[in-house]
Amino acid sequence: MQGRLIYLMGPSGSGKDSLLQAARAPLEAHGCRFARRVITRSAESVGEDALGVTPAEFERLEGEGAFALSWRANGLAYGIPREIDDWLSAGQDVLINGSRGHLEVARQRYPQLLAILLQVDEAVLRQRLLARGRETPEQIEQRLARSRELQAGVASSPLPFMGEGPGERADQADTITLDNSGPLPQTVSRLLHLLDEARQCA
Ligand SMILES: Nc1ncnc2c1ncn2[C@@H]1O[C@H](COP(=O)(O)OP(=O)(O)OP(=O)(O)O)[C@@H](O)[C@H]1O
Ligand SMILES: O=P(O)(O)OC[C@H]1O[C@H](OP(=O)(O)O)[C@H](O)[C@@H]1O
Repeated sequence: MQGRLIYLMGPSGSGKDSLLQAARAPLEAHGCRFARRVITRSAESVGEDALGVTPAEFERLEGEGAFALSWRANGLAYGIPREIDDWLSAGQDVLINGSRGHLEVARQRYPQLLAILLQVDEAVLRQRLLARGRETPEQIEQRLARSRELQAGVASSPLPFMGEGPGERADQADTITLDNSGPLPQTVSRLLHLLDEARQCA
């Protein structure tokens, strides 16, 4: 049986990378795989363990079909390596750090995709982004503006309601909202719980 793609998305600074890191060991213990992204960002920059490439290298890789999914946002290009298709074909579930702006394309390619939207209040987001210090204050404001625009799009999507559990809300078919305004360990246990309920990585 084909594995399922679990597509974690949310505003810059909402904690996608922190959550993926913290949940990695327990989920891998249940057979879940994690994709390492390719990003046109220098390898030294703070954050996830991504492969940093130049824009020219990215274009070449993309042209060669090296990516299962790729998108542009925040002045950068992002790629998810094609090897995730081998993992999915082998029946393994795969977690990726996705983009809200690319969700519909990803859904077309992976109709069974489970989307998880991580959310945090804007004031907390700004604080976390400033404290992380990876972007300039101007870039941070641009990221917050992008989040407001994309949030308006997600909120107006007329898809059916699924149900809710503590700290999570299903806004549309196969999109679950997970709040990360509180302590990270709480969000980790909610993620594990909801994946267990959805019978992913179980
Ligand atoms: N629950 C939390 N409580 C306090 N701080 C948190 C929490 N979750 C994440 N953070 C902090 O917030 C900052 C942003 O988190 P992180 O880099 O994981 O976000 P992200 O969604 O991956 O952002 P981006 O999309 O820009 O890479 C980090 O400095 C991280 O340590
Ligand atoms: O705004 P949207 O489309 O959701 O996401 C755009 C991209 O920005 C963030 O990356 P990072 O902050 O550069 O690590 C996300 O991880 C995503 O890949």
